Amino acid sequence: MRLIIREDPKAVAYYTANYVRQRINEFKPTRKRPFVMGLPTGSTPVEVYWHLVDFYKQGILSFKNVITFSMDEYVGLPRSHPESYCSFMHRHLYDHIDLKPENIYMLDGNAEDLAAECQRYEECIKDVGGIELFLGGIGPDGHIAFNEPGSSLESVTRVKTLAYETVLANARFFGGDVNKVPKLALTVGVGTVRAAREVLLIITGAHKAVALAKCIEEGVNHMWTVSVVQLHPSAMVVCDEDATLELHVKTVRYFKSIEQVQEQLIGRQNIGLKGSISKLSGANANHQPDAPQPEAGKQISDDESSSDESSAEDTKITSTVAPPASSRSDAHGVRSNGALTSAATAGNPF
Ligand SMILES: N[C@@H]1[C@@H](O)[C@H](O)[C@@H](COP(=O)(O)O)O[C@@H]1O
Repeated sequence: MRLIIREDPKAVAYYTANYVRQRINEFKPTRKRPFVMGLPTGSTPVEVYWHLVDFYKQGILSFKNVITFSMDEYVGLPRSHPESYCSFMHRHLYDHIDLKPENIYMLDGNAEDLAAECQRYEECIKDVGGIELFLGGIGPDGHIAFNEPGSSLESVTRVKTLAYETVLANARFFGGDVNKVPKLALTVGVGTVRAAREVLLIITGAHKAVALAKCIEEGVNHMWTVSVVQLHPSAMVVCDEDATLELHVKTVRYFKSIEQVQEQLIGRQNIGLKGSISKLSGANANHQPDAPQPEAGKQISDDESSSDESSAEDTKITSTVAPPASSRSDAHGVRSNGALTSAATAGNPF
């Protein structure tokens, strides 16, 4: 498992968004070989989504051949309700990018037969070849998606009763009224997340420090379902300093040292590329060191007339001037002033 520690939630969001961008672009998705993602809700990923939207608007990321699966959905909440996870995903991401409607998969919390709906979802995931990258957040009780403490680590998509702690935590989205929070949800299982080829979790805030410590330093345990990432061959947690408060100092130092060693290695490899990299970053007003360097400045233009089989050929390097991100805030209280603050160093993964 990799643990990437950044100063604050903004830097975590920026790192994560750049990582996602890099993964999608390196995958070179096509219609027949799409990039399949699992995506979370919650306040933590909101700023990641804003960055992804900005990347799309800058022309350096396309979702044309991306398929998405939402992690979960409340039962009984109308899809049009502002706090349904369907509304959330449209508001923060789907309505602003070139993702095709037929490539958006969501659980229907109003389905007549909820068990059949969950089974359908698992089959849809299999039909598209499984999930390439599962992006996730966690609750303060260490739940991943809505896999509350005690969930089977082999579980697949199903109906779950929300833990009282989760109802309390999510009441902030329902005017602080716990009675308005649905008590049931449909959620992908712990096993569904494990089956993804890569898992990336974002964990921020002191209120999640105990969960992060359980996840990193203690054993795999169904009471902290996030700990299952220990069993995953390709898992990464991106957290902020506050979330590390319950970790041992030596744990934090060790994971930071991994990044430092890697930066030194990359630094050496990049010596020959330095001229072209600085040229690219100079042309991109929003360029930040956390961005995957070789891609900076590329603008992807979508050429529908060319073969869908080779998005590498579809990709044209054109203008490189990036418009500044606009200033935004939302109901979840997350604010972006457009200056894409990032961590001080590049974080190309091992
Ligand atoms: N079902 C979602 C989870 O998928 C999410 O990880 C969690 C964290 O929310 P936040 O990021 O707001 O802390 O919220 C809900 O419980």
